[in-house]
Amino acid sequence: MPAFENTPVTPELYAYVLAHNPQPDPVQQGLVETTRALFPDDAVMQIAQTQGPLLAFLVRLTGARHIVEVGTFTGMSSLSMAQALPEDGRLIALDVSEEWTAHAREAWAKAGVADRVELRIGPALESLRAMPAEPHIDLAFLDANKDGYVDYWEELVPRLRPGGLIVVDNVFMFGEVLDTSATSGRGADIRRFNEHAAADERMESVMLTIADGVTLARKKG
Ligand SMILES: C[S@@+](CC[C@H](N)C(=O)[O-])C[C@H]1O[C@@H](n2cnc3c(N)ncnc32)[C@H](O)[C@@H]1O
Repeated sequence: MPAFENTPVTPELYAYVLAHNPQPDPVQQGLVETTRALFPDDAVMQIAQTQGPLLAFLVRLTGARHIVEVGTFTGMSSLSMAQALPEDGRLIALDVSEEWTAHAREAWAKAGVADRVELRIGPALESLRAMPAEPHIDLAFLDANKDGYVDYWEELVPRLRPGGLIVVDNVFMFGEVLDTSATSGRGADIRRFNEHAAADERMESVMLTIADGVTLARKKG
């Protein structure tokens, strides 16, 4: 086993990280609070506080203008990315839930970015398959049902521009990826996805130890 090279992130160190990152604006802070208050059992699905600034940073770094999000929930990741888009940029947000995404719509409107976001309600695989087949996506964020990740990846990669980026959330699945005895369930789903992504010759992928694990994958060419 290789030496463990990561500095363990204690709660104190995590607070230090948050204090040295861009701070949530009032709309983002309101969305964190609303999500925790209204959906206490599901709020864990919201991206971690370190991830909004990271997504915004990646949108600006790549100069992305056309973003696809798979898994919107109450809207924190889409809000963070839409706010980083140029005015003529577009984000297509995919989700099955009208109830959860109603809060996303409200947040986009409050932040003045509603005109940059198009929400498509329905199974994400169908929505992805209905998109133009040619490469046109600059950045995709994958954060929906884990048993769909491989299929979403397979729909996204051909539609990604050369140099385009896929950001994948929950690639640790809370550590469940290490349970090699599990052949079904979300840990096994993500383990299969991680193997699929790492072996994909069309993409260059790096797995980061942020939040519940994030993979950044760039399309070669
Ligand atoms: C982890 S949450 C997304 C969190 C969100 N990115 C955020 O920042 O708050 C996963 C979302 O995937 C959605 N979802 C689950 N199955 C889906 C499917 N088959 N197609 C589209 N969305 C789906 C759920 O409704 C849920 O809102």
